[in-house]
Amino acid sequence: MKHAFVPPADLEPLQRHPKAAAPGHHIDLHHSTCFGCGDDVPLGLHLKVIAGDGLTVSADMPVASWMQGGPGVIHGGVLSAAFDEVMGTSPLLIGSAVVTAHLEIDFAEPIPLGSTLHFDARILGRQRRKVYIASVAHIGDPERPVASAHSIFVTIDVKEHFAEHYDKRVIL
Ligand SMILES: CCCCCCCCCCCCCCCC(=O)SCCNC(=O)CCNC(=O)[C@H](O)C(C)(C)COP(=O)(O)OP(=O)(O)OC[C@H]1O[C@@H](n2cnc3c(N)ncnc32)[C@H](O)[C@@H]1OP(=O)(O)O
Repeated sequence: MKHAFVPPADLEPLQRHPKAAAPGHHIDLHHSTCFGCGDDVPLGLHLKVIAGDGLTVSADMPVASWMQGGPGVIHGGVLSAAFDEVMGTSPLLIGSAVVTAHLEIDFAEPIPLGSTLHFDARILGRQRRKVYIASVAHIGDPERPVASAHSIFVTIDVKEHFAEHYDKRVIL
């Protein structure tokens, strides 16, 4: 993949949290009306992120017709949202809640409607509150990624971070 993102060389390695979801298990939803993972939203990605070994996660996403951008292919923004969700969920493996600070995507091939995207993501390490994460997606051949992503997520205190907006949350 062609990309310019270079993580810092001095990233602090991270350990899996003792209470993290076991490999092969679904990482719990962060809330049921989230566009990325919520079960209760009629139109959402409904992603189920699965814990892998070490600091890895994975997810599958059928590319539905409502995700169309160019004719017959996925919209780049929908793909970006899926990467955001998969990568943003992974720090729960280290017991941290995060928000996206920086997200960059390389789109390598058009992704047809009707295909199933498989995402793999890996936490690379931490620098202070910044958690660096990389992800790739393929549609059948792991040796042939159709897109990849790099991101910086920043750890937050959930209550403090959402305090100002919590009253405006949507409950279905
Ligand atoms: C209700 C229940 C909820 C439960 C929750 C649990 C979550 C579990 C699952 C989540 C799954 C979600 C998956 C989707 C995730 C989203 O989509 S989150 C939504 C989109 N993102 C946002 O809304 C974030 C908006 N931005 C912000 O709120 C603030 O800018 C931030 C990111 C919190 C940082 O602000 P801050 O706390 O004041 O910290 P600050 O000192 O500015 O930055 C900290 C470090 O990050 C760096 N940094 C900040 N911004 C950037 C940037 N853009 N680029 C590079 N570095 C940056 C700073 O340089 C600094 O680095 P160092 O100085 O340590 O080197």
